[in-house]
Amino acid sequence: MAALAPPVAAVRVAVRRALTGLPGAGPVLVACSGGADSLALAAATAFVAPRLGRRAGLVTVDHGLQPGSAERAAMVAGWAREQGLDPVEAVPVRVGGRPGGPEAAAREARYEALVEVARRHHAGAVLLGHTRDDQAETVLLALARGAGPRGLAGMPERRELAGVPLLRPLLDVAREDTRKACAALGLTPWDDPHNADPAYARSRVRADALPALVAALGPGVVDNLARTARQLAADTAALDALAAAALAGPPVPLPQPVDGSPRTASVAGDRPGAVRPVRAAEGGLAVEALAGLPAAVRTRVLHAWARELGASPAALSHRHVAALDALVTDWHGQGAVHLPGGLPVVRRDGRLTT
Ligand SMILES: Nc1ncnc2c1ncn2[C@@H]1O[C@H](COP(=O)(O)OP(=O)(O)OP(=O)(O)O)[C@@H](O)[C@H]1O
Repeated sequence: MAALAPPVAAVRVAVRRALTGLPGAGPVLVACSGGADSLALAAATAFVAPRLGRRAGLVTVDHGLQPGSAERAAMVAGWAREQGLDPVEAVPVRVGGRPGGPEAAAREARYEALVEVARRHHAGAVLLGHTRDDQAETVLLALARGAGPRGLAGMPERRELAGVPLLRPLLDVAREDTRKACAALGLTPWDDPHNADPAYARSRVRADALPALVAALGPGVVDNLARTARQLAADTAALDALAAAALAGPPVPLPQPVDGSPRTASVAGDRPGAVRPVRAAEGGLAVEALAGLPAAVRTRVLHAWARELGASPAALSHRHVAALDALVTDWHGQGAVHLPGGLPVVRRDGRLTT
């Protein structure tokens, strides 16, 4: 028997890791464009899932943006059925008439379709083919636009969209290995011309910026960027959990001056590692409790609270959060902070409130 090519093994190991212990009994669905990454992912899933007692299927979305896209989607679906994947769906979507650029519109339409198919089949997860190189590109783009730790944490290995778990099993696998895996398996991937189109910042990072960094700093750069993302994802999750705990705590009474010194607004902040609750009994957030939090936790509390008030996450920028923070830490009687959507937040009687 011929030895298993190492890239094929690497992709299978990554898929096995992602599927082991996955809750639920429904099938896993590979989101497959026909490109090398998601084709290698689909082949590996077709092999691994049944051995773990899981059904595996495939969804390919036809954005209808290029001539021949329907035929390509049909080919991907036909190949998937030959691999024993089931269910298999080729889903045409309408990209036009959505807000934002064509790339964002296509992505939105694609995720809508993936979620719809996954829900209809009670799927345990949708698997996406992003690789370590995609992650490194994401981190570099985030760094360049000053995105902060959340952006530098890159794409998560797992997230939920409308109740559907989205998994990225290949974030530790090099793109080169997905190509090699396809070659070793005799698969011919489709090359999306958009990926090489210099009109897109990601394409320029892929073609120019990342290779220049590798040339200047060595081949470890891609792996290092992806590792930085993992570390920041862990830190960010811990800080988010502290912020959530502060918001989940019992409402606190506002402080009354005792002997001229304000007493603490906290009722549960004295255990090591515990965060002080920040909700004011009168509504809104208690300024003094907020001021007692480390800045990294406080800004997350303010971000989460602003979202709770209805600010859209896409429109909520670090400037809004900094302005809310200034109501706490740099108070000089300034006026309302207007959140996206126009909602004003003011500081009044020791509280941030609407
Ligand atoms: N036409 C498609 N049909 C099904 N799945 C797709 C399609 N295009 C992309 N995908 C899935 O999305 C993954 C990432 O693809 P790509 O990098 O082109 O998308 P992206 O727009 O960067 O995605 P994201 O919004 O998740 O960053 C692919 O590996 C595949 O799993």
